[in-house]
Amino acid sequence: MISYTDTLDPTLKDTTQLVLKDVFKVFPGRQSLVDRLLRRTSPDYIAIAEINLEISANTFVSIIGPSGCGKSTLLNIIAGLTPPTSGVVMLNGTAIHHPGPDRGVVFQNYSLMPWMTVAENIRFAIETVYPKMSRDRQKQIVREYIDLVGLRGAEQKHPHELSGGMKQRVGIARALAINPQILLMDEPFGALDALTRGFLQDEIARIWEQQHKTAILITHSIEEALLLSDQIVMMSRGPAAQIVEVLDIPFPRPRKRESLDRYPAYHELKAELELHLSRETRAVEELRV
Ligand SMILES: Nc1ncnc2c1ncn2[C@@H]1O[C@H](COP(=O)(O)OP(=O)(O)OP(=O)(O)O)[C@@H](O)[C@H]1O
Repeated sequence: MISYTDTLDPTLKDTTQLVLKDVFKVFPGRQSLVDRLLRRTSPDYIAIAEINLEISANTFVSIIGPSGCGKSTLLNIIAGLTPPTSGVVMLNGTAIHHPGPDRGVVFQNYSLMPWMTVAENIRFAIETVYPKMSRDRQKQIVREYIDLVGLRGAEQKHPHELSGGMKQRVGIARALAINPQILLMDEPFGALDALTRGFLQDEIARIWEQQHKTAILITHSIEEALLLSDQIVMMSRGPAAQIVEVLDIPFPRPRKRESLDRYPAYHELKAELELHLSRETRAVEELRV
């Protein structure tokens, strides 16, 4: 285990909010009783290696990389859901060891409580984080975030009565309603059809314009990353996936998907990302055959 201190590097910029320093994640090989009895061993798997990244406050960062390279692993480490094997993640100078209300997470599979209504799902999150908050204030926040994500009228519906897009609106409202410093989104639109995905991308762009929270988005979509991000983190294939490059996305905001491709840089960045993804994915496929 690499040791680390719980103090920040003095060379960091004032605006740096999140720091990942020499982060590794190794998943241990199988160690079940049956495996041991049969003397079967499987080697440890180094998912991500030597990840170093600094994210400034109020920036929108997307992480892109070939399937299985370790994007979710990285996001789970930032969320505090998975511990790194070594290295450190620091938020505002404090090491992250557990999940916390300073990070709101949006999952691809929504993770809503099926027996609760839309309003109850959101209120439950607020109540958990702020147990001393008055009921009236909690209800007021629920209303605010239901309005923010365009779910007015659906407050009393249960998740099974909602479309995928509506469920993800609840997921976004729930993550934002606890007023986190960072919004973490793991392929939030991955399960949605193309049209709904486009609507929700526009919603995220609109909400981000209003709230300007630091956001980290995992996506397989180059267009989505270019539409939403200030920076795109490009990861290499695993095992031992690393950050290859961080691209700055210079387009002015607010952005409109219809007009982004009028910028010459859009095509250059898109081509660079496409080349990276196809090269890494081809290498993964070649290893499989
Ligand atoms: N709990 C675990 N135990 C063992 N291996 C794991 C575990 N979780 C993830 N892995 C492996 O670590 C690697 C990275 O997985 P991860 O889900 O982070 O990748 P990803 O880039 O998010 O994938 P995708 O793009 O397909 O969603 C994969 O090879 C995966 O099989």
